[in-house]
Amino acid sequence: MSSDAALILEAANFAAEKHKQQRRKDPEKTPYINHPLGVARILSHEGGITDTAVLQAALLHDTVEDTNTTFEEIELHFGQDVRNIVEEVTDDKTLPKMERKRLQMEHAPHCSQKAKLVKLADKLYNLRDLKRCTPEGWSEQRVQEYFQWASEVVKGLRGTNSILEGKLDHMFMDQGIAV
Ligand SMILES: Nc1nc2c(ncn2[C@@H]2O[C@H](COP(=O)(O)OP(=O)(O)O)[C@@H](OP(=O)(O)OP(=O)(O)O)[C@H]2O)c(=O)[nH]1
Ligand SMILES: [Mn+2]
Repeated sequence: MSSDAALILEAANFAAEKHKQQRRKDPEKTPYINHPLGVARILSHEGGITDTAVLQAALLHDTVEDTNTTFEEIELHFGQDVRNIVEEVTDDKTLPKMERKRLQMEHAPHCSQKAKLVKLADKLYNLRDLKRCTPEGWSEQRVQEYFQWASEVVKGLRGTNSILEGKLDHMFMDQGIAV
Protein backbone atom coordinates (compact mmCIF):
# COMPACT_ATOMS: atom_id res chain seq x y z
CA MET A 1 0.00 0.00 0.00
CA SER A 2 1.23 3.55 -0.69
CA SER A 3 2.17 5.60 2.35
CA ASP A 4 -0.40 8.26 1.31
CA ALA A 5 -3.16 5.65 1.36
CA ALA A 6 -2.04 4.59 4.83
CA LEU A 7 -2.13 8.21 6.09
CA ILE A 8 -5.63 8.69 4.68
CA LEU A 9 -6.88 5.46 6.26
CA GLU A 10 -5.40 6.54 9.59
CA ALA A 11 -7.44 9.76 9.42
CA ALA A 12 -10.59 7.84 8.42
CA ASN A 13 -10.15 5.50 11.36
CA PHE A 14 -9.45 8.36 13.80
CA ALA A 15 -12.61 10.19 12.64
CA ALA A 16 -14.69 6.98 12.86
CA GLU A 17 -13.63 6.46 16.47
CA LYS A 18 -14.26 10.10 17.40
CA HIS A 19 -17.69 10.27 15.74
CA LYS A 20 -18.77 6.77 16.83
CA GLN A 21 -21.58 8.00 19.11
CA GLN A 22 -22.88 10.61 16.66
CA ARG A 23 -25.67 10.41 14.11
CA ARG A 24 -26.80 12.74 11.30
CA LYS A 25 -30.04 14.66 11.75
CA ASP A 26 -31.94 12.70 9.08
CA PRO A 27 -34.86 10.48 10.11
CA GLU A 28 -32.76 7.36 9.40
CA LYS A 29 -30.14 8.60 11.90
CA THR A 30 -27.31 7.86 9.51
CA PRO A 31 -23.92 7.37 11.23
CA TYR A 32 -22.16 10.77 11.32
CA ILE A 33 -18.96 9.32 9.82
CA ASN A 34 -20.79 9.02 6.46
CA HIS A 35 -20.47 12.82 6.20
CA PRO A 36 -16.66 13.27 6.57
CA LEU A 37 -16.11 10.19 4.38
CA GLY A 38 -18.40 11.68 1.74
CA VAL A 39 -16.69 15.08 1.92
CA ALA A 40 -13.28 13.47 1.34
CA ARG A 41 -14.75 11.41 -1.50
CA ILE A 42 -16.19 14.50 -3.21
CA LEU A 43 -12.71 16.06 -3.14
CA SER A 44 -10.98 13.01 -4.59
CA HIS A 45 -13.58 11.60 -6.98
CA GLU A 46 -15.26 14.80 -8.15
CA GLY A 47 -12.77 17.60 -7.47
CA GLY A 48 -9.73 15.64 -8.65
CA ILE A 49 -7.85 16.42 -5.42
CA THR A 50 -4.89 14.17 -4.60
CA ASP A 51 -3.24 16.29 -1.86
CA THR A 52 -3.02 13.92 1.11
CA ALA A 53 -3.23 16.66 3.77
CA VAL A 54 -6.44 18.03 2.20
CA LEU A 55 -8.03 14.56 2.10
CA GLN A 56 -6.99 13.88 5.71
CA ALA A 57 -8.34 17.28 6.82
CA ALA A 58 -11.64 16.53 5.05
CA LEU A 59 -11.95 13.28 7.02
CA LEU A 60 -11.12 15.09 10.27
CA HIS A 61 -12.91 18.39 9.58
CA ASP A 62 -15.74 18.01 12.13
CA THR A 63 -13.84 16.15 14.89
CA VAL A 64 -12.85 19.21 16.93
CA GLU A 65 -16.14 21.05 16.29
CA ASP A 66 -18.38 18.12 17.20
CA THR A 67 -16.39 15.76 19.50
CA ASN A 68 -13.90 16.00 22.38
CA THR A 69 -10.94 16.11 19.94
CA THR A 70 -8.40 18.93 20.38
CA PHE A 71 -6.26 20.67 17.75
CA GLU A 72 -3.16 19.47 19.65
CA GLU A 73 -4.31 15.88 19.21
CA ILE A 74 -4.78 16.43 15.47
CA GLU A 75 -1.29 17.94 15.20
CA LEU A 76 0.27 15.10 17.19
CA HIS A 77 -1.24 12.42 14.96
CA PHE A 78 -1.34 14.14 11.57
CA GLY A 79 1.08 17.08 11.64
CA GLN A 80 0.83 20.84 11.47
CA ASP A 81 -0.40 21.16 7.88
CA VAL A 82 -3.48 19.02 8.60
CA ARG A 83 -4.02 20.76 11.96
CA ASN A 84 -3.97 24.18 10.28
CA ILE A 85 -6.60 23.17 7.71
CA VAL A 86 -8.86 21.64 10.38
CA GLU A 87 -8.45 24.77 12.49
CA GLU A 88 -9.49 27.00 9.60
CA VAL A 89 -12.70 25.05 8.97
CA THR A 90 -13.73 24.68 12.62
CA ASP A 91 -16.52 26.90 13.97
CA ASP A 92 -16.28 28.16 17.55
CA LYS A 93 -19.24 26.33 19.11
CA THR A 94 -19.14 28.61 22.20
CA LEU A 95 -20.51 31.45 20.01
CA PRO A 96 -24.22 31.88 19.30
CA LYS A 97 -25.35 30.22 16.05
CA MET A 98 -26.10 33.50 14.21
CA GLU A 99 -22.62 34.75 15.01
CA ARG A 100 -21.03 31.49 13.79
CA LYS A 101 -22.96 31.73 10.54
CA ARG A 102 -21.90 35.37 10.08
CA LEU A 103 -18.25 34.55 10.80
CA GLN A 104 -18.23 31.80 8.15
CA MET A 105 -19.31 34.37 5.54
CA GLU A 106 -16.74 36.87 6.78
CA HIS A 107 -13.83 34.42 7.03
CA ALA A 108 -14.35 32.41 3.83
CA PRO A 109 -12.39 34.75 1.48
CA HIS A 110 -9.41 34.77 3.87
CA CYS A 111 -9.05 30.99 4.16
CA SER A 112 -6.12 29.12 2.59
CA GLN A 113 -6.76 27.30 -0.72
CA LYS A 114 -6.64 23.97 1.12
CA ALA A 115 -9.25 25.06 3.67
CA LYS A 116 -11.41 26.50 0.87
CA LEU A 117 -11.41 23.09 -0.85
CA VAL A 118 -12.65 21.38 2.33
CA LYS A 119 -15.30 24.05 2.83
CA LEU A 120 -16.56 23.74 -0.76
CA ALA A 121 -16.89 19.96 -0.44
CA ASP A 122 -18.53 20.27 3.01
CA LYS A 123 -21.18 22.62 1.63
CA LEU A 124 -21.74 20.48 -1.47
CA TYR A 125 -22.27 17.37 0.69
CA ASN A 126 -24.63 19.13 3.09
CA LEU A 127 -26.72 20.69 0.31
CA ARG A 128 -27.05 17.33 -1.44
CA ASP A 129 -28.00 15.81 1.91
CA LEU A 130 -30.71 18.48 2.33
CA LYS A 131 -32.07 17.56 -1.12
CA ARG A 132 -31.97 13.86 -0.23
CA CYS A 133 -34.06 14.33 2.90
CA THR A 134 -35.00 17.01 5.39
CA PRO A 135 -33.33 16.86 8.84
CA GLU A 136 -35.75 16.20 11.68
CA GLY A 137 -37.54 19.36 12.77
CA TRP A 138 -36.42 21.51 9.81
CA SER A 139 -39.11 23.55 8.02
CA GLU A 140 -38.97 24.29 4.29
CA GLN A 141 -38.02 27.84 5.22
CA ARG A 142 -35.06 26.65 7.30
CA VAL A 143 -33.85 24.53 4.38
CA GLN A 144 -34.13 27.52 2.03
CA GLU A 145 -32.28 29.75 4.51
CA TYR A 146 -29.46 27.19 4.71
CA PHE A 147 -29.17 27.24 0.89
CA GLN A 148 -29.16 31.05 0.89
CA TRP A 149 -26.50 31.27 3.61
CA ALA A 150 -24.37 28.56 1.95
CA SER A 151 -24.45 30.52 -1.31
CA GLU A 152 -23.05 33.56 0.53
CA VAL A 153 -20.24 31.48 2.05
CA VAL A 154 -19.46 29.90 -1.34
CA LYS A 155 -19.14 33.40 -2.88
CA GLY A 156 -16.12 33.86 -0.63
CA LEU A 157 -14.62 30.50 -1.70
CA ARG A 158 -14.64 31.07 -5.46
CA GLY A 159 -11.61 30.66 -7.71
CA THR A 160 -10.57 27.46 -5.92
CA ASN A 161 -11.97 24.45 -7.83
CA SER A 162 -14.12 25.02 -10.91
CA ILE A 163 -15.71 21.54 -10.84
CA LEU A 164 -16.97 21.81 -7.26
CA GLU A 165 -18.00 25.45 -7.74
CA GLY A 166 -19.91 24.51 -10.91
CA LYS A 167 -21.78 21.74 -9.08
CA LEU A 168 -22.62 24.11 -6.23
CA ASP A 169 -23.84 26.73 -8.71
CA HIS A 170 -26.21 24.17 -10.25
CA MET A 171 -27.64 23.40 -6.82
CA PHE A 172 -28.16 27.08 -6.02
CA MET A 173 -29.80 27.78 -9.39
CA ASP A 174 -32.03 24.73 -8.92
CA GLN A 175 -33.14 26.26 -5.65
CA GLY A 176 -33.92 29.61 -7.30
CA ILE A 177 -30.87 31.36 -5.87
CA ALA A 178 -28.95 33.69 -8.18
CA VAL A 179 -25.22 33.00 -8.33
N1 LIG B 1 -27.92 18.65 5.52
C1 LIG B 1 -27.75 17.96 6.66
N2 LIG B 1 -26.87 18.42 7.59
C2 LIG B 1 -26.70 17.70 8.72
C3 LIG B 1 -27.40 16.50 8.95
N3 LIG B 1 -27.00 16.00 10.14
C4 LIG B 1 -26.08 16.82 10.63
N4 LIG B 1 -25.88 17.88 9.79
C5 LIG B 1 -24.96 18.99 10.03
O1 LIG B 1 -25.73 20.11 10.44
C6 LIG B 1 -25.00 21.31 10.11
C7 LIG B 1 -25.97 22.30 9.52
O2 LIG B 1 -26.99 22.52 10.44
P1 LIG B 1 -27.17 23.95 11.13
O3 LIG B 1 -28.36 23.87 12.02
O4 LIG B 1 -27.14 25.00 10.07
O5 LIG B 1 -25.83 24.15 11.99
P2 LIG B 1 -25.39 23.58 13.41
O6 LIG B 1 -25.68 22.10 13.43
O7 LIG B 1 -23.90 23.89 13.43
O8 LIG B 1 -26.11 24.34 14.47
C8 LIG B 1 -23.84 20.94 9.17
O9 LIG B 1 -22.66 21.09 9.93
P3 LIG B 1 -21.23 21.27 9.27
O10 LIG B 1 -20.89 20.06 8.46
O11 LIG B 1 -20.32 21.66 10.38
O12 LIG B 1 -21.32 22.45 8.23
P4 LIG B 1 -21.89 23.97 8.33
O13 LIG B 1 -23.21 23.93 7.68
O14 LIG B 1 -21.99 24.31 9.80
O15 LIG B 1 -20.89 24.79 7.63
C9 LIG B 1 -24.18 19.46 8.82
O16 LIG B 1 -23.04 18.64 8.61
C10 LIG B 1 -28.33 16.04 7.95
O17 LIG B 1 -29.00 15.03 8.08
N5 LIG B 1 -28.47 16.81 6.84
MN1 LIG C 1 -19.07 19.16 7.94
